[in-house]
Formats: sequence, C-alpha cells, structure tokens
Amino acid sequence: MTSQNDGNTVFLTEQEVERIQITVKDKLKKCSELRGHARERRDAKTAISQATAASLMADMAGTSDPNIAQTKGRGGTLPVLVVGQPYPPCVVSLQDLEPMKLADLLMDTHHRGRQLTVKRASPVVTLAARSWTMVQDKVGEEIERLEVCLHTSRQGEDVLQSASVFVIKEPYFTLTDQGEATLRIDHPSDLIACWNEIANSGEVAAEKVARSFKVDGDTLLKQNDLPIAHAKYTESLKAARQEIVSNANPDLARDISRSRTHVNFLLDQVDEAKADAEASLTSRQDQRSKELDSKAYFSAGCAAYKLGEYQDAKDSFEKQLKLVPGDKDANTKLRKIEMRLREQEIGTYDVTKIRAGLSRARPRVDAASFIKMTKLGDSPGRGRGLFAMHNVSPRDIIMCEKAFCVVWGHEREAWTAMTYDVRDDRIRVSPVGLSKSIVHKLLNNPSQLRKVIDLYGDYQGDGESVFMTEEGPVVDTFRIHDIMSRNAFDAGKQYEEEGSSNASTGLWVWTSYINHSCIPNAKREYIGDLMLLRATRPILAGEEVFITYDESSDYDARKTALMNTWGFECNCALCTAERSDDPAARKKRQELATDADAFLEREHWANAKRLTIVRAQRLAQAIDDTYDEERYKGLPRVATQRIKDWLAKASPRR
Ligand SMILES: C[S@@+](CC[C@H](N)C(=O)[O-])C[C@H]1O[C@@H](n2cnc3c(N)ncnc32)[C@H](O)[C@@H]1O
Repeated sequence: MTSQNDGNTVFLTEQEVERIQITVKDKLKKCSELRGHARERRDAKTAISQATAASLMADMAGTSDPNIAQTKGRGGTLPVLVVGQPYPPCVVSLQDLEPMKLADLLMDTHHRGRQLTVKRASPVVTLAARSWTMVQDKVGEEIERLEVCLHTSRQGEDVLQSASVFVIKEPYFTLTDQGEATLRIDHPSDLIACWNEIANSGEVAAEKVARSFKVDGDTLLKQNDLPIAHAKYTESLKAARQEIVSNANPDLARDISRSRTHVNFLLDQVDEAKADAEASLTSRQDQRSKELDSKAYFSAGCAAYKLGEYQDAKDSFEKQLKLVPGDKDANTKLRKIEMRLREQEIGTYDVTKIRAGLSRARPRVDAASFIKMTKLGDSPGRGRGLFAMHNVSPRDIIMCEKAFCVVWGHEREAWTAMTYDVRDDRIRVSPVGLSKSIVHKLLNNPSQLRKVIDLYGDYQGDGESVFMTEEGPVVDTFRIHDIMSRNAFDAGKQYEEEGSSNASTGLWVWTSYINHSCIPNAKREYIGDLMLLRATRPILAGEEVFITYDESSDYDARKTALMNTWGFECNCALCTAERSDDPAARKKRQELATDADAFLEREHWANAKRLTIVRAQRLAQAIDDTYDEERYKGLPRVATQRIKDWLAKASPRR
C-alpha cells in the first residue's frame, strides 16, 4: 500500500497528466486501427544499425529510458510506465504450439496457438524498464524488433543478453508506446531462451549426450556461469532420464541432479533444489552412498527450511542424522528448527536476538510466522477478512508474519514508477521493483504461486489455473501487478532515508487479508521484514481485525487515497459521521488541523511554557468544536488527536 504521504510526494501537473494520457490513447487508437493488418517489412541493415546506435546510447547514458515519459516530483524524477489491457500468459507447452514465421505476424494481434523461433541479430538495448533487440527468424529473410517489458531479467541477467536463440510462445505483435511495431513480452514465461540444441538423442547416443551436457555444466559452474550451467544440466537430465539410460545407469541421473541442486541453490531456485536433492538419493547402504545421501538430505532440509516448511526440514535433517549420527551441521539446523516451530506454535520470539542480527546488509530476519490466532472469513461488503480466534487485550500481539517478499530502499531492486493504467485512466505511484521481485521469486519457486494468486486483485486472469508447462512455471505478470497494487504495504523506514523513487515495500500474504477501518483495532510494527500486529483496543474472539491503510485525518484526502489506491469507499462509523458533516465545518476542521500540525512542528512539549500550552489547549478546543457532539459520540476525533497527545505530555510539567 503505497500512497506517499511524506515529504516525497510526487506531484504531476495537469499538463503532465494530459500529455501521458494523450500519448497512450493515441497509441491505443493506432493499435485498434492496425489490428489484424499485415506487418510491414523492415530493412535489415537499417534495423540493425538503429539497435546498435540505441544500445551504445543506453550504455553511455546508463539505463534511463529516453523514450519513456519521465515525471518530476519533489523526490526526484520517476519513469512513467503504462499498464495496458491485461492478457494472460501462454499456458500451453511448446510441443502443442504450431510454428510460425516473422512474415506471418499480424499487427496488434496475440498469435494464440503459435510459436515463433528467432535469433538475435543486433546488440541488446538495456533500459530501466525494458530491453529490446532486433531478431531474425530461421530463414533470416525478415527482421523484427523484440521487446521485453519490466521483467527483463531472469536468473540474474538480462534475458535477451543471456542467449542468442529464443522461442516466443503465442507471440504478441503490437506497437511500442512511441508507435513502433514490436514483438512484446510481458510474461517472462512466454519467452524461452535456448542455450542448447534440443537433445535429439536417439537410443544409442542418449547416455553420451547426457554425459557431454554434464561436462559442459560442470565447466560452466566452475566459471560461475550459472544460468547456462543450469540449462546444460537440465538437458543432461532430460537425456539421462530417458528409460534406456536410466535402466542401464540409474546413477547418472542422480549425479546430475546432485550437481543441479548446487546450481539451483546459487540461483535461489529452492523448489527445484529440493526436488533435485531428493531425486539424487540412492538409499543404498555402502559407505560412499550413505555419505552422498547424507548430503542430499542436508540439501533437501536446507531447501525446506528456506521455504518455511519447517516440519519437512526437520524430517530431512533427522534422516541425515540416521545416516551420519552426531553430524554437527544437522544438529545445528535441528536446533534452529525447534525455535522456528516454537515461534509458529506459540508466538514466542527472541526479539533481542532477532534485532541484534539485523543490519542494512542483513535486513531480513530468520523467523517463522505466527498466524494461528487468526482465521480467514467473509467480511460482508469487504470480501474476505481476518478474524480473531481468541479474546485479545490492548498491546497484545495478534499475529507475526515474515514477509513473502520485501525490497528495501537501499537495495537495487527498489524502484518506484508512476503507472498509468489504461483500464481506469488513473496515474499512481507504484513500487514496480517489488512487483518484479515477486514475479522473480514465483518463477524461481512455483510452489509459492497458489498462495499469492489467491490474494485479492482486480484482474483475475482468464480463470485458468495453469502454473506449469513443459518449459517451466507460468506467472501472469498483470495479475501480480494488480495483487501487488492492492496488497503491498510500506515496510517502514528501518534502514535509511527513502525517497519517492525507492520506498521500502513488501508483501505479507496473511496480513494482506486484513481489511481497512478508519477506527482500527490493530496496528502494524516491524522488526526487519517480520511484521507484528498488535491490538490497540480489546478484541473479542470472532471479531474482525482491522488496520488502517491511510492515517490521514483529512476525510477528503483519505477518501481519495482509499479509492485511488485500494478501489473502495470506506463505510466505517467514522466515515459515515464525517460524510454527514456540514462541508464548511469539515473545511474549518481541516484548516485548524493544518495550524495544529504547524504548531507541533514548531513547539516541543518538553520546553513548552504556560502560554504555549494555553495556545495548544485553545487550538484543540477549536478543533473539537467542529465535531457534532451527538454524531461523534464514541468516535475518535482524529483531527484533535495529535495536539491532545502533545498536551498530555506537556501539561503535567507545568
Ligand atoms: C489488502 S486487501 C484486504 C483483503 C480483501 N478484502 C480480500 O478479500 O482479499 C484490500 C482490498 O480489500 C477491500 N477492502 C479492504 N477494506 C475495505 C473496507 N473497509 N471496505 C470495503 N472494501 C475493503 C478492497 O477491495 C481492497 O482493495
């Protein structure tokens, strides 16, 4: 939840908003006029020199994007990204897609059911929010532009740089924001980088192929060329798992799985690391096999631990101990797991130790989530919500949750953009770096997809729940963008000053089910990426838990933020009372609240003289007088709150 209400608010002038809207609408109009028309042929020489020049320019100017609209706020310049009409990713495996050529492309068309193989024909132009290059098809007679939007890197490097041959699943041929024809990739899973000739092994050659790819993988691993090492091991495994090889030499696939486990850990592909470790088990009793299996159980345990599957991790480490009794590493891990399981079960955390382990370099905690005192339920008019399962006293912890994903202001991944959403014609400040990181994490760890996709988002995709094809995990980036927009929280300024372009934000999956109220009963606190939710008033078992998404005391500002960022109008008792206020009284209250804020900026309660206190009392009274006694009975007078807090601290000393 990302409204910027600090000194870094980004302002757009009306002209800037209009300029962005006109540019995008012009492009959309052109797209609909051209839809279904044949593609115009490009001249190869011109296309390649255009890309070469743009690549040089981008290298010299850094990654700022000369074509992307930029907007200046008090906190700096932000890129403007356009969120177009969402479309689903391809959920079909390559073998079920019919090949096509560049010459077959139709303008502004999703070529469903088709696949296109292309090879890079120019340098890659790497920009802040996209990269592009020129590509040719197999015959080499045609050339076209290929652009990857926002989710440009996979396995740590620009995907267009990472290979020279690509297969595009269900190609989308459209226009760039500047009106140039392009193949456009929004979903990373629609672009397959080909590092290897597909192993067409034949029965006799299969084992040879497997071994040869493994040797390549080993060499690349030594050179730290991880994505390609991974690709080589994957091809190697494909060949080694063919029945003809696995029957004759079952250990070959185990060896390769063992090597790929290591690469997967280095690439943070924890799901596959776990699967590979388990696939490498021999279950034999000779000394050498026991040693190998012990390592495999250790790897599987570490992977399960990283995924937060502590019971599973415990099982693996215990199996390791059976093979190598007294193993020090396994015992250390088991002790840690006991702590995590305690946190999960009874919510006891060694807060001092956790805090002591945090720093800018290590901003994430090693802790489990404690969520079992809350349950999910229907919240009429608000979708789903979280409900307390026991009575909770003020200040008590209701739940603690370790973030699914956080990007901190000081990290490379943290960047904010203004997004112009053509669906509702609105421009918002959006932590797109968080969106990228979530997509990346899900591609690497598809076992986590279900719980994120289940969160609330406006765009529901095409209703298909296909998360995996032969080629790997499928992530709908439009869906993740929408989920992130409605569910991400700021992560608190814990490590350094942040500006509008690098706010710290994160996604806490269980916390995302908590609805908003302007008179909440719970408040968030943070220790690193562990979010603690405390009761601010007594909560009864069965009562819904509410936090506030926007703390503004100004009704109109709050109403706008709630609608703009979260898409709803709040109907809590406070909003109902404020809605019935005489607009003049509301305006007066807001002016007085602004005066009060200025007063609080100037005067510290610790040094306040009697006269200053009297002025504060008068100001508080004047604000109070704008509230109707009857209508506000039992409701907080939020505009008076801050100055009353000041008075509570100042008065006893005079
Ligand atoms: C973080 S999610 C909260 C969980 C959500 N209700 C669900 O069903 O998953 C935020 C979304 O919940 C809804 N919501 C939250 N508080 C609300 C409220 N007070 N009134 C109406 N809708 C609310 C809005 O659709 C908002 O975009």
